[in-house]
Amino acid sequence: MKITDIQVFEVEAPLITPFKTALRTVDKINNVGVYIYTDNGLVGIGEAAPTAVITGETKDSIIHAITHYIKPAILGMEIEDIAQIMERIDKCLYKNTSAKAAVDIAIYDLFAKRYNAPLYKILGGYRKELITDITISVNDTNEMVNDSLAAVNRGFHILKVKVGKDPEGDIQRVVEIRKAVGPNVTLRVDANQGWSAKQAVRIIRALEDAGTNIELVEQPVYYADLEGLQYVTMHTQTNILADESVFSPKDALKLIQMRACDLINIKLMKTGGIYQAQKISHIAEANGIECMIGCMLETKISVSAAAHFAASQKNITMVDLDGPSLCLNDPVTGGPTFDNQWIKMSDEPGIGFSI
Ligand SMILES: C[C@H](N)C(=O)N[C@@H](CCC(=O)O)C(=O)O
Ligand SMILES: [Mg+2]
Repeated sequence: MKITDIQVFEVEAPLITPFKTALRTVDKINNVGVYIYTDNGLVGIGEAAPTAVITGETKDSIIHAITHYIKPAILGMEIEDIAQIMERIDKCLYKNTSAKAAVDIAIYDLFAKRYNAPLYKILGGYRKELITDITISVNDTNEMVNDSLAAVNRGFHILKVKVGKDPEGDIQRVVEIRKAVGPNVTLRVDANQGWSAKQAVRIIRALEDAGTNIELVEQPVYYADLEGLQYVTMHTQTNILADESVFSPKDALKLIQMRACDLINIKLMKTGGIYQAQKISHIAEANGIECMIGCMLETKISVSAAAHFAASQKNITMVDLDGPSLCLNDPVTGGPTFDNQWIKMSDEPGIGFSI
């Protein structure tokens, strides 16, 4: 089954409320979709999210990378030769991981369709259901408490609380959220690089002393400050999850060897897709490090691919695939169902969309 054409298209989805982290504020998803066409009529679909502050990519850079580098590198190749396709995608240009992810996802969609099986089964088929958290954007304490209560009322039992924009107020934010939601809601805290290593240790210890029972703290320090991340991991009891510090399998191996984190967040937009994501999951599993599957501001298209990947991996024990729950509507129909915290895999071939 040969690749005959690759086309990009615009993916737009309004958000229910603005998404705010220590790194950025976004009102609307404006992503790049990819269709890959084949000589037997099957079409694969993928999506890239331009997250300039994390991957360095913009919408224009993604379109350029796909059209002028990735497409010429793989046009005419056989979908069955997936490892060779992935090698060409990896080598045709440096970084540009979201552009690569969009194409990788569409290739995997086709690969699973070629064998008439749902993608998660082709990848390993470990489970059929996932439970995702939902993000609470960073705002003033009252607004975050109200948003947390609203999320719990919507049916979410795991909240990912964004902090790191105003370190001095972050202890109060988390303490008040814990008081409001009670002890049975799981709280994850994501600083998106907003603290220094010493600030992080002080804040996390204060949260421990206040009995907030935080499941994990995600990316407390600047992505390149690996020694800082190691310092925080060694000087706190709470599990530290590396996010922006880990893009590649090599990054994961380095942090594991340094003992700089307890957990790793895998996102297809950072790894360049499922092929490299599998390697990180396996390296981490072999070293006793559990992984989260995460997403950027992505719609149901690429988040569904991430769900298939997560469902296939025993070592993915935490799920942050709330993209579709943050959107007012989905750009595609079919595929896994996203019903508040529940993500349920469908048994349609590939990712499962009606294209
Ligand atoms: C959307 C998801 N819950 C999330 O928080 N992802 C990122 C930030 C993504 C972005 O800025 O688009 C994270 O830091 O985990
Ligand atoms: Mg994060």
